[in-house]
Amino acid sequence: MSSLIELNDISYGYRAGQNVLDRVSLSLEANERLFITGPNGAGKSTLLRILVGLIKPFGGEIRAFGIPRVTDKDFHDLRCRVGFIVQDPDDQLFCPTVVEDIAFGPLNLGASREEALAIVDEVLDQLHLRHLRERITHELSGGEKRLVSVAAVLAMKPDVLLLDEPTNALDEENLHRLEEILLELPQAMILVSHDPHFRRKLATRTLELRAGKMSQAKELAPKKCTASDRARQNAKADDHSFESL
Ligand SMILES: Nc1ncnc2c1ncn2[C@@H]1O[C@H](COP(=O)(O)OP(=O)(O)OP(=O)(O)O)[C@@H](O)[C@H]1O
Repeated sequence: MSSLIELNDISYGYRAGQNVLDRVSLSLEANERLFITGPNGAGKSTLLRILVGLIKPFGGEIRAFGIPRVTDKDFHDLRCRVGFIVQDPDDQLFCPTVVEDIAFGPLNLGASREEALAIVDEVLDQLHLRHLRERITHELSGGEKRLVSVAAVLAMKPDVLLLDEPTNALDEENLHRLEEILLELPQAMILVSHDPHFRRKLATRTLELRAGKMSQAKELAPKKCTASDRARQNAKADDHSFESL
């Protein structure tokens, strides 16, 4: 079976002659929580934005769920299955209230109003966030916005998650809650994080992006997948209908 996500020889730079990414490759398998680490400005967020089609690379190939992604439609389809939790929640939350923000994705994917509201309540319960349901989004604290942005992405029931610095602004209790939630989720995920404690707790594999090149990170031994991790992933994989696999 092919990888869920494959990036092959991706190159990109914002300024002529200065490539941030120089023929970077990676793959994400069905049972992985793959961490990408590396210094500030190394290009980690840029790589995630390229993966979902928000930036067009100079060269290289992107495949997702067995299909090469080239056209705008390819990336639109990809974004229906890959949930992207961006670094700044203010870039993700744009509705007046929390309930509207979380319902937006399911409604956009064709759910009825009743179905969307049922999904909202399901994810709010999953994240223990019911108390925020009717709050005005822009009045939330940074940590609350972060958790609501996670809820908004989970509401779209993605097959793969991308999380860019998801622990930013979280206090210890909410950090612990997020760790527990992510450990329970069946989805494969790519996480960008500078937090070594968070990485050690969740990572099944860690890559380092530095000076435009991707390599296996040395500082962490890969976390073994537990039997329950594998059982969840197998159950999830059975549910998928990867069109071309
Ligand atoms: N829109 C943009 N226009 C010009 N340069 C940009 C733009 N976005 C990012 N850059 C530059 O590209 C480089 C890579 O940025 P990126 O945000 O991908 O790095 P990062 O590894 O995610 O950093 P951090 O760990 O600080 O979040 C940086 O030097 C940044 O200044």
